[in-house]
Parts: sequence; C-alpha cells; structure tokens
Amino acid sequence: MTGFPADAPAPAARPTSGLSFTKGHGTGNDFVLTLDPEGTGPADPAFVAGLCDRHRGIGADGYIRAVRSAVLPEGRALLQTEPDAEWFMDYRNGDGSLSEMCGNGVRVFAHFLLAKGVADLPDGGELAIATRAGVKRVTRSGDGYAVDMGPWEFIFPDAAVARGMDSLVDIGGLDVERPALSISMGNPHTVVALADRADLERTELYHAPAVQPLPPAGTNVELVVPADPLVGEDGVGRLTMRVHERGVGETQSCGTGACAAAAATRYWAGEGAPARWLVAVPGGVVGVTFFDGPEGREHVQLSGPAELVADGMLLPAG
Ligand SMILES: N[C@@H](CCC[C@H](N)C(=O)O)C(=O)O
Repeated sequence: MTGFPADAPAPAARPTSGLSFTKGHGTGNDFVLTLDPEGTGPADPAFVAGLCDRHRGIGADGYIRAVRSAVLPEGRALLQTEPDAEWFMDYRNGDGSLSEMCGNGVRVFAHFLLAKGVADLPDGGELAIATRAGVKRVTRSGDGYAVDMGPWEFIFPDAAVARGMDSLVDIGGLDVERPALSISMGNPHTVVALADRADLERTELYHAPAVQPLPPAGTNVELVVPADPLVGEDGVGRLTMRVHERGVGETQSCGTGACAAAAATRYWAGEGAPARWLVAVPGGVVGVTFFDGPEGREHVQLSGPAELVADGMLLPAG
C-alpha cells in the first residue's frame, strides 16, 4: 500500500478567464468571495470544489458570490417584501453543494460589501442581505457584526417536545451512540451534548457522524460541552463546541451551528435559562442572543468578527 491513488486526481476546474477574488474568514471559518453583480461568474459544483481545494485551489470551507438580488429568481422573490435587500449571498459549501444559510458567512459577506464600496452600514444602521433562508439584517456590534438570523425551529418537533431528543448519533472515537436534538437555523443541525472536554477532544470528526434518523436534507453535527456552571455570574451561558459541517468536514467554526447549539442547550436547561450565550469554537468565540422577534416568534442573533485577509486573481485554465 503506497498511499497513492490508482488514478491521478482530476485537475481542479478553473475559469476560462481570470477571476478576482477575496479571501476572508469569521473565527476561522474561511471563504473565497467574488463580486459578481450580474451573476454571470462560475458557480458550478466542480468549479467550487476546485476553488475550495486546499491543495490545488485557493482553499476554503465555502464559496460566496455577491450577486444583485434582482438578477436571481430567489432574490427577486425576496425583493417583493424587502426591497432594501440589494445583494444576495450566494453561498456554496466547499464540496460545491448549496446550503440555505451560513452564519459566519453573512458577517464576512457584509464586511466584503463594505470593503468593496458597494454597500453602506452607518453606526446604528442595518444592512439587509438576501439569502436562501430569507433576508438577514446585519448591524455593527462590539465584536464585529451582529446578524438577526430569524427564528430557530425543531426539525422533528414531536420527538423533540416529547423527549428533548430526536435522534442517535454515532461519532468516531466515542464508544456508544449519543442522543441528539435536530434544529433548523434555515439550514439543518444536529446537536449532541458531551459530558466533558476529554470526550470532546477524543472525538474523531474526519468522517461525518452517522445520524439516525437523518434530517431530510442531511445535517451539520455540533458536539457541545456545557460549561460548569452553565451560567456565569454575569448571567451569560457558556458552551464549547466542535462541528462537522455538511458539505465541508470539520471546520474551525460554524455560526448557524453555534446558534443551534445554544438553542438546544437552552431548551435542555429549561425555565430560567439565559438569553445570552458565548460559544467557544476552535477558531474563537461567537455570541448568541435570543430575543422576541417582530412577528412574535423567538429570534436568534449571532455576533462575532469578520476579517478579509487577501485579494487575488484566480488564473484561467491552461
Ligand atoms: N459555516 C456555516 C454553515 C455553512 C453551511 C453548512 N455547511 C450547511 O451545509 O448547512 C455557518 O457559519 O453557519
């Protein structure tokens, strides 16, 4: 066994002409971003997978195109009710698959639009971003940007309400399956609580944990260790989290995952659990706050940093 594949890997797909890009991240969850107002740039799965390949491409957890909402059917539908959502965050996972939503991505996307000079976000103002999970409103916060991610929901409500758990997850490195709760943040998540940091560290996330029953569109899996005590003297709940992302693998951070992890832990904690949470991930810390939304449902706000680290040019094939 040499470790070499029988066939050489296919070359990464490349554009037919040069493509300007920006590299950015939010708590280590990294993205390649392009400004593509007319939506004419490449976005097919083979191109995205090649671009995000860490050895043959730029390397990233995901690809984000900034496209004017008016040129995409899903963007035009959102403009009917929220006409200020001029830009659509066209997010794709590193394997080229689509996801409905990316929480760290929204902050980095807002930062990118401001850096490119195509959007404004005055102090006290908000920037509306169209996504496949609806319009998200971004404001400035002490730690970078805060995003109203909208309401969270159970994916299997009957089981969740009856038992507080709805599935079993088989995780590499742990000897027995663990119970879990599946939560939608627009995209699907399955949250597993582990007893302690030793369990979290011995977990092997190179392979996707097996979830039974699996949410219909697959799932992202969050492993969380609640702090002890769960709530500090400041009234803030704290968690440590690792994540295996659908379409990516283990990442340094997942914003929607942090929201789902806080929502599940808060649900398990019951009456009196705090509204404000800090979630520590391998790439940093994000804030999650629950509040009453305008339509009477509970919303989740995600906050954290966004950084742009490079501008570059992807060379054409050949
Ligand atoms: N890292 C993102 C989530 C990206 C999408 C996810 N992999 C999925 O397929 O749903 C975040 O910060 O939320």
